[in-house]
Amino acid sequence: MKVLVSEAIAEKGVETLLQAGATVDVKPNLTRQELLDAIGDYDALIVRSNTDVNEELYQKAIRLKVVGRAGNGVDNIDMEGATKRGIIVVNTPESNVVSAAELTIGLLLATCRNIPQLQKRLKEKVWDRAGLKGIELQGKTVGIVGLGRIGSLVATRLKSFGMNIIGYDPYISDTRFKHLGVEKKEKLEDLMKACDILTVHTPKTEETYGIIGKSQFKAAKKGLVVINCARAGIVNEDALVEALQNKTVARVGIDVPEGEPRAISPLLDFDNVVVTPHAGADTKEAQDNVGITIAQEVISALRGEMVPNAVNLPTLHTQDLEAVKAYLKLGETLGKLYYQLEKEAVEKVEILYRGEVAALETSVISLAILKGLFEPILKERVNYVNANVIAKSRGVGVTESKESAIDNYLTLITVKVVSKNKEFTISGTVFGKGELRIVEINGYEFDVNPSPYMLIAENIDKPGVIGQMGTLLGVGKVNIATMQLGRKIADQRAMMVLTIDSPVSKETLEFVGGIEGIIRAHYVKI
Ligand SMILES: NC(=O)c1ccc[n+]([C@@H]2O[C@H](COP(=O)([O-])OP(=O)(O)OC[C@H]3O[C@@H](n4cnc5c(N)ncnc54)[C@H](O)[C@@H]3O)[C@@H](O)[C@H]2O)c1
Ligand SMILES: O=C(O)CC[C@@H](O)C(=O)O
Repeated sequence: MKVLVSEAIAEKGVETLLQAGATVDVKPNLTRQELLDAIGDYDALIVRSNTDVNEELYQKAIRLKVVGRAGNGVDNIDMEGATKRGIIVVNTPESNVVSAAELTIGLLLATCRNIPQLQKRLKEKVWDRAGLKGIELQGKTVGIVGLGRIGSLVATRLKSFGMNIIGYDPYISDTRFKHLGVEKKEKLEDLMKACDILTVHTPKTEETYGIIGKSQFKAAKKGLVVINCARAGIVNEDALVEALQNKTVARVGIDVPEGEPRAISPLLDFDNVVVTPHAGADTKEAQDNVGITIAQEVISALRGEMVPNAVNLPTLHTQDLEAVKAYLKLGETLGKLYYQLEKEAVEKVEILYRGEVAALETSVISLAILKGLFEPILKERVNYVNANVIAKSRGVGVTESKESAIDNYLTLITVKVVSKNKEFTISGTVFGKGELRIVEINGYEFDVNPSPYMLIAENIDKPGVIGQMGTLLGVGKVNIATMQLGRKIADQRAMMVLTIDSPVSKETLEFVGGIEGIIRAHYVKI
């Protein structure tokens, strides 16, 4: 596991990577060209907000499996390019939110009380407060755009200042607004008209880029205070400069000027603008949190495990991940059997979740099934990230259904693989502390604990077949660990599933296949 850390992360994060056995190169001062020249050697890249992870980089990154964003915003990462290549993008969305919220409050106080300007005079040995009168927060109305993790932390903190809090976030429920004690504004314009202070906390998306621009400032009260501790461009910088010039905006606190990491913003020329160089997450606590979390996630992803904060995968919280872990293994096992038993191209995969599993986040289990399905036949890397993309590109339709009630089992997954001429079914369950069982293949019933090597054979249900199978495997020096027989008595057919201690040679498989009464025999690897 070779990991390149292209922007500084906490030492604790690097230690976590090393302890897990990774080779780590921390190279925060590479030029873009040096990064492009080096990236081909690495399995994982850890970045913060200043490395553009884009097509140009992916084309050189022939070994890259994971991009770790040590932080929250992933606007510097081309997600589509990563997903189609099966590169997992992980971030640490929770690890620095308190620090970002606290800097928001810091910038607000700094700009409302002119703290940096007053300090500057004093450090120049001038005792003079003239022209730098501040404003109080108490009684003022703050408008929060984006009431997610950081926006809501800001709201609860500003309440203690005695402020009136209003918010605009069309994607947050009324109940959540109520719970936070924030008055909901249905229209951004209404929020702009009502607030004395505006603070933005949305991600940077096509929809939010420039969401605060000329027309929003036109609607605003004169003397507005503007804080942006989210991303450059959410508040359009040209419009902000104009609003500062025409005095619509009286004070600005900004952590994310356009053009970072270069210190060339026109905002720097205004005395009533307080600026920090994207320092929202720069606290000891946040960086330790971020560093350790990203290191753990990158390692898990490199080991092929499901990761809670994978950005290009369904969202899974740590406790949900624990609940689905055994099912991921089961799903992958069920998926892996199809192409080892059948040769017909898949047209459709129908997945049925019944019983306890139906209540879980099954979309990730479906990904595990597809991963297992395609892995044995494809040279390209198949993982949770690109399994769906691969299914689509091969014209394989995937459906998922759920039933809460079930007979005989507490929990059951059935995968039906439909090809042009046949339907193949396989079912499995999980019991106890993650014990997996295959309980059905094509209507034959079993209770098989899957093992790395198996032999699966369909035969005429008549005396002597099993005996010969045992003898020939013995001759081939293959030790049988367990054997199960599923029968269709009316059809005089049976299916044997043997778990064995070692691989089966081609020759032995041929002998076994030649036993009178054996219809087909397959060596299967899990
Ligand atoms: N300055 C820093 O160092 C720093 C640190 C951490 C995060 N951030 C940035 O802070 C921002 C917020 O982070 P978060 O963790 O709270 O994100 P979040 O995803 O928890 O919350 C974002 C909120 O914005 C809302 N939203 C999305 N589109 C919207 C729109 N068009 N109008 C109104 N609301 C909209 C979403 O519904 C969501 O509630 C992000 O841009 C993130 O990158 C900055
Ligand atoms: O310090 C950083 O890496 C950026 C922090 C922040 O903007 C984030 O998105 O997490």
